[in-house]
Amino acid sequence: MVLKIGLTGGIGSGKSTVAKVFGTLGIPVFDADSVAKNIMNEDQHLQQQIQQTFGDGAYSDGTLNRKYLADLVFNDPFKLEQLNALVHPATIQAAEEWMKKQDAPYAIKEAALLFEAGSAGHLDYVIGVYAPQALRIKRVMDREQVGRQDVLTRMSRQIDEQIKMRLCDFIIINDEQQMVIPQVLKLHEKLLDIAGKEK
Ligand SMILES: CC(C)(COP(=O)(O)OP(=O)(O)OC[C@H]1O[C@@H](n2cnc3c(N)ncnc32)[C@H](O)[C@@H]1O)[C@@H](O)C(=O)NCCC(=O)NCCS
Ligand SMILES: Nc1ncnc2c1ncn2[C@@H]1O[C@H](COP(=O)(O)OP(=O)(O)OP(=O)(O)O)[C@@H](O)[C@H]1O
Repeated sequence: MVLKIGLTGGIGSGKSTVAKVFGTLGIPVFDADSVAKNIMNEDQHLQQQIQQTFGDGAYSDGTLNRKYLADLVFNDPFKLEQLNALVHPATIQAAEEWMKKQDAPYAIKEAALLFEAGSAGHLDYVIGVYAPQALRIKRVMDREQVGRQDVLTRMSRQIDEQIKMRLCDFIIINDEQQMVIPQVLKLHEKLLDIAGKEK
């Protein structure tokens, strides 16, 4: 069976950027944020549940209204829990099924909320991507044209970054001081080695 690796980090840490580097090395990557959105757009039953819980405005013309939903859930912890309870089980199951189909020494599940959603237990090792908070805020503000307060609110719904990193087996520092590609290459060699020994 494929060695299952998690890749996590708080908002703006650079998970997707790091995941792309692993992708260029031929490692399959499951992008949980995107899959969660696909499921929310395509699963009719889930769509109904989301509309019943958050109102018809959650979808426009059958497509998830991300801004509407983000404004609701990130400003109300109870609503966020309701959304997580609807979306996370299906996303975790999709990742499990995807992992079973992978034919590579190891495969990566990239997800912001591995620990928060309780899915880290399904994985063999977890890589954390670390960047200082000020840089993470700046990156997200530049990428999405959102305000600082919106980023801080979203951050406050995730576990503290220092604690998250302590829960990880490996850390990649993405602080724009240390080079990322050599760190990924080194870890790639290590994971190939572990995968070889576990066969
Ligand atoms: C509310 C939604 C529609 C907003 O969409 P939007 O395009 O603005 O954000 P996107 O999904 O790309 O997430 C960007 C970042 O926000 C943070 N974030 C997203 N969902 C959550 C959450 N449930 N709790 C805490 N932080 C979150 C993560 O750092 C994530 O990487 C969307 O985030 C969502 O459906 N979230 C619930 C499902 C979920 O938990 N997805 C993420 C991992 S499976
Ligand atoms: N080392 C880097 N140098 C310059 N820009 C970077 C670096 N790493 C990430 N970025 C930029 O910062 C932004 C956030 O990175 P990325 O989307 O990879 O983070 P993420 O952790 O996946 O974020 P989110 O949790 O919000 O989805 C992107 O615009 C990306 O291009």
